[in-house]
Amino acid sequence: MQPLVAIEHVDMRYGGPEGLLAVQDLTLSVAKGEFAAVVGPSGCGKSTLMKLVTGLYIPQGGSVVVAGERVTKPVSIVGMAFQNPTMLPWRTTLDNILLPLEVVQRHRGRLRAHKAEYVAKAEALLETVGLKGFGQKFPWQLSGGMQQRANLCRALIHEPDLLMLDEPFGALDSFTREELWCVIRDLHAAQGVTIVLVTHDLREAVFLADRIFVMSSRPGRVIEERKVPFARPRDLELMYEKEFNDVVHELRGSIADARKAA
Ligand SMILES: Nc1ncnc2c1ncn2[C@@H]1O[C@H](COP(=O)(O)OP(=O)(O)OP(=O)(O)O)[C@@H](O)[C@H]1O
Repeated sequence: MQPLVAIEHVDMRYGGPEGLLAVQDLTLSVAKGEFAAVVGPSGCGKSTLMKLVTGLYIPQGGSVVVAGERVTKPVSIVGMAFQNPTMLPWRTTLDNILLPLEVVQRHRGRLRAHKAEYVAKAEALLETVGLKGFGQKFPWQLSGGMQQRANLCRALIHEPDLLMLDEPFGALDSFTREELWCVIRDLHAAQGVTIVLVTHDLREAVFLADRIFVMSSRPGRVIEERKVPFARPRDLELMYEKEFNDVVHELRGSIADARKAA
């Protein structure tokens, strides 16, 4: 089967030919419907990888192919969520969620013609993430965890085939984070969306992902690829089992080695 994301021998340098080499010979692929996680030492190029896949940066070497097409400009089949929800404070939560549809040319006409349908869809998404009835609140009336839930709705409103998550739960307390892991787990199971998650949190990666890519220190490349052996659906209780912690421990060792090798 053709992968949804294929990164092959990618080199990405910032700031011209003599600039900083962020990733080098980066190669990885993600199958359709798969949940992939990317972990690695700080500054190894994880966010760069996200920007390459979404077409925000075009590499100087190698190729990035998403859904069979070489990436040469921002990719519209992708939904993105970053660490900081960046909701517009003067718009209600619902209007923030609808924002991508106003911005992306392809959706704009449809939004105007079928507004009620999209509002219903946004409300259904809010319900899925446990925010039923909060659409008319402004972002500043929501807690950090609630804003991040709304942020996920915004990333999903245009029904992307691919969801790119860059440290989306980093700023949250551990209970809220675990709640949101379950939200993401359920969204992935229900919608069959392909997900790439960049995270510092190894437990998060092992709990959520089918496959984990470990990156080297900068210039980043994949030094280990690990299939997560636990059956789905996964319960939070899994994190208290020895096998789970063994995988986390081994990954931690790989990253420590990568840092030492730097
Ligand atoms: N726009 C840019 N211009 C110049 N250098 C950049 C730019 N973006 C990132 N870098 C550099 O490229 C390297 C990789 O950065 P990137 O943000 O991809 O790493 P990361 O693995 O996501 O880091 P962290 O884990 O700390 O979030 C870093 O050394 C960073 O300073």
